[in-house]
Amino acid sequence: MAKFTHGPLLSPSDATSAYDAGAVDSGTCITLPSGGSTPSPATVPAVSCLPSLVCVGMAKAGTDELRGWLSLHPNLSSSTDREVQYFNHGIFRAMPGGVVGPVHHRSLLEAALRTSWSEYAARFPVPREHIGRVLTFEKSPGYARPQHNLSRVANGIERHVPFLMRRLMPSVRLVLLLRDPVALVRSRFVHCLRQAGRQRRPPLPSCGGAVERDYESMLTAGAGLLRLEPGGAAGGSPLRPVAEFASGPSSLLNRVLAHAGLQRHDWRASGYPGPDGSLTFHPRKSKSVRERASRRPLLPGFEAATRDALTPVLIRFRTQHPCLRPPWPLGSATSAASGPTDRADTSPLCRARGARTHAAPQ
Ligand SMILES: Nc1ncnc2c1ncn2[C@@H]1O[C@H](COP(=O)(O)OS(=O)(=O)O)[C@@H](OP(=O)(O)O)[C@H]1O
Repeated sequence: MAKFTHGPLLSPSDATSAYDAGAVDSGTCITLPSGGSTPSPATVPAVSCLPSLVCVGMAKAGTDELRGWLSLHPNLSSSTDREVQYFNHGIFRAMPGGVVGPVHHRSLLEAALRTSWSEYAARFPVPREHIGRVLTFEKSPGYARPQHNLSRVANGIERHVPFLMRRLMPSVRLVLLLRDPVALVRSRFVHCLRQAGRQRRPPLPSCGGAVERDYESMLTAGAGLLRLEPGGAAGGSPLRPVAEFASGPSSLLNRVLAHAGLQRHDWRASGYPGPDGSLTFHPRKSKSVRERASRRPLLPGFEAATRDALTPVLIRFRTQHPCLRPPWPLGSATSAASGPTDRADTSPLCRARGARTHAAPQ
């Protein structure tokens, strides 16, 4: 069932008591003063509603593309920011005096959540007449990424993201996009180099370091987050949806919709046809057409070496999630020996889960 935005509308003074009463969840709406912090009788309060769908990563797996596409859907309303980053950054700013160093006490974070959740909700404005007809969403790949920059962010805050999300929005539906690790590693490497060029930080050599650990930690954190979905802990929720944009946006997007409880959508009618007949959500912004056509292929030597380095990670992934169709090839040194891990598990349990995951929306 889709968790649409809904009333009754809370007023800002009700925010904390509603939180204490367990009356806050995905779709909960709150009125907030529009146009500044000093409400006047003439100010019509804007309504903001907590998200029902959150894409938690992986970074560089096409999360922006997903956001662009979903924004075209008539029943979906995106956050105002490209990435909200509340559970791993914003909430930290709400902590009294700030915290530097490891966050040992979850209670501090929960206290900040209790008093600042309406600031998070404020990132999802919804016109009053759309309440009940739309659900809000955001994407923040940082939710599934361990923080490396420890200077301004509470060290270890990412460990608490699943608890905080579940506490605020028990019904939230999560999406973890995955991408072939080799392509993803290159994308992150290029991104890191660009940042290094701009900020002289992180130091250039660190861009190439710890790629396997980096990839695996995003995977593990992402899988950990998905377990907090309703039924996730008991049912051992599989990762979903698992697909790459490169395989065509329509089926991926419809799986995301099904997961959010929405009906299948005719994306062709919403998107723009690209020059080669493929679809894009925006002729200039979408990467479905523009960048894919211009992206240079990976150098074979780089691809082989990176895939070999990441193969142990992939094997662990397949062992931990046997119901998933293994999406990527293993390194040449190990693929022959990998045997059954190369095939998706077709046991009744996995088939049942697959049916639930890929069921056509009503
Ligand atoms: N449709 C489609 N097909 C294939 N690849 C695609 C698609 N859309 C986005 N991308 C690629 O995804 C990379 C950007 O991912 P993100 O938007 O998640 O990046 S970010 O984490 O928000 O910075 C970035 O990868 P690189 O170009 O390799 O850097 C995009 O090109």
